[in-house]
Amino acid sequence: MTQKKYDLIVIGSGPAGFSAATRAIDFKKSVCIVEANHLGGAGIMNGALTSKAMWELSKDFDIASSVSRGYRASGIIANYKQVQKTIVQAAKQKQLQMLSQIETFSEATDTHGSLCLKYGWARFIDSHTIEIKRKDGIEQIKGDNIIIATGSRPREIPDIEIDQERIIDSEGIMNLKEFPERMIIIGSGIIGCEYATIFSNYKQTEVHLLDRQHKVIPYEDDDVSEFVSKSLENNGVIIHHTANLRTIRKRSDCLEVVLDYQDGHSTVIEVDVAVVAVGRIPNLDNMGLENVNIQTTERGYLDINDVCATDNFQSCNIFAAGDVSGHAQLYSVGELQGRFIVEALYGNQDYPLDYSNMSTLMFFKPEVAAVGLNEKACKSKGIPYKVATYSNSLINRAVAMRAMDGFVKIIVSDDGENRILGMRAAGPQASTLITSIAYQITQKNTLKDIRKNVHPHPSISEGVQECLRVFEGKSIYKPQAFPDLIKLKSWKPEIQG
Ligand SMILES: Cc1cc2nc3c(=O)[nH]c(=O)nc-3n(C[C@H](O)[C@H](O)[C@H](O)COP(=O)(O)OP(=O)(O)OC[C@H]3O[C@@H](n4cnc5c(N)ncnc54)[C@H](O)[C@@H]3O)c2cc1C
Ligand SMILES: NC(=O)c1ccc[n+]([C@@H]2O[C@H](COP(=O)([O-])OP(=O)(O)OC[C@H]3O[C@@H](n4cnc5c(N)ncnc54)[C@H](O)[C@@H]3O)[C@@H](O)[C@H]2O)c1
Repeated sequence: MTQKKYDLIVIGSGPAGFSAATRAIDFKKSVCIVEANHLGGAGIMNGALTSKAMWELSKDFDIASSVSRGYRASGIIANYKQVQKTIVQAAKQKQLQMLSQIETFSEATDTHGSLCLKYGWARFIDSHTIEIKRKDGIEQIKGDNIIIATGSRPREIPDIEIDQERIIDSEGIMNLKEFPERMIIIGSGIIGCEYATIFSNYKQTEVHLLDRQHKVIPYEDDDVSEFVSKSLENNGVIIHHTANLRTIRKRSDCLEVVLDYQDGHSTVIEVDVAVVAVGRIPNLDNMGLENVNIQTTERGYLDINDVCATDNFQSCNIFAAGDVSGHAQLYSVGELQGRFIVEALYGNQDYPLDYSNMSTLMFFKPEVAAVGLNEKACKSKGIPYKVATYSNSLINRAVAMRAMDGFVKIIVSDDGENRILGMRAAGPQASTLITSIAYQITQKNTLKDIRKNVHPHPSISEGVQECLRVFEGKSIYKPQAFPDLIKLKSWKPEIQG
């Protein structure tokens, strides 16, 4: 069997794999991407792009059907098939852009390297050989370096069979034939809360959300969780706090869901569709990792070091990026790692990988964004901090938009330096706002460094400016006058003694 040889083989065409592959052509390398399923991975299909397309469409529908904005649209209906068609168009458009780039670089030239895409299941034969299995046969290719960017898939709940028709996970959303009349979402993390927002925005579905911990998005601070819970409930979502799923019984005309609550009582509800969203697990099965002696961590992720290598950088040729790496499962983290590996291999990588400024955007109603440390993280690390919260109700642009639900919450160190440690923002444009503070975190800036920044008026970003001014007692509106809308507090670890 002849084996074509590449400088770099990338397994998986999601954000991690594709970004690594495209960065490698900048270094004139020959790259082969192997993809088992959808081009673009969960970054495009059944994931980030499709869910965001659906969120945007549902938001438009929600606004169009609202009655508080000086107009009233009549006869407005949403058709699931049409919504799906638009989402598929969005995904296809991105895939065609990816393919166009791959085709453009199919031949190497003097100025750049080459890209080749092979469909099939990749498996290690040895540390330089990959077997690609397809329905029509098997091929082997060789690579000097190999990046594992195989992503993740939905975690299952024991004894609950996902049929992708009535009991689905995020991969089954596109299989639905119509808006279900009743739906339960199991798991109140980001995916659960995003789909609860989307389906409640369309107002065609009675949405139940199972929250086993009394806290949606449980890794965030209590005030953020409570804000999201309240927003979901205001949008019509029925949240079952402290409920555990006992079983789902399939009846001919419905699903019977049995919920056990922490206080000992149980409830049975009827729904048409159940969506399981209880986290994601890495895609590492049947990849021949045993043939290259690669270890996984206790949680099942690849054991990589601070340059994403599976062993000592000098002697290692196998790297990992994206959801398989055990870091935050975010599009931008995959891209950061994929590009970093390639720059470390072929360029002059002179800065370490830094995850501290990675923002998470949560597509709820309103949107929520997070970057850096929150109060919980500061407390667990024993970092003294001050935290200021400033409500969007006081921001003219939000008032003008008639969209005052939301806030800016900033954390700075309480060590005399006032270093910017993190921000949480909720409200319109929160996803755009967050990058300004992410930048301050990257620069390790303090309140003093950013005091001179002036934010334009009228902008939602004035909330950031005012929130920062609260720390120094300089905000235009004062906490004394608006104690519910402007807050400042501090925390220090207790001194043991
Ligand atoms: C519903 C949903 C919404 C999301 N929304 C957001 C969001 O708004 N923002 C955000 O930052 N993140 C979001 N994410 C997370 C984001 O999609 C992932 O973090 C990101 O896609 C991970 O990229 P990756 O390249 O590591 O893996 P993936 O995107 O999962 O791609 C991995 C690819 O590898 C392929 N593969 C697996 N095994 C093999 C093999 N053996 N051989 C060949 N190919 C293989 C897979 O088919 C897949 O195409 C969302 C995820 C989901 C599920
Ligand atoms: N906008 C975004 O950035 C975005 C959007 C979607 C997904 N993602 C990524 O995808 C990943 C996966 O999302 P996710 O929401 O599936 O996971 P998650 O880890 O965010 O949330 C999982 C939730 O399920 C709950 N849970 C776990 N087991 C359960 C059980 N047996 N019964 C009931 N509840 C249970 C957990 O308590 C948690 O609340 C996230 O980590 C996130 O990084 C990001």
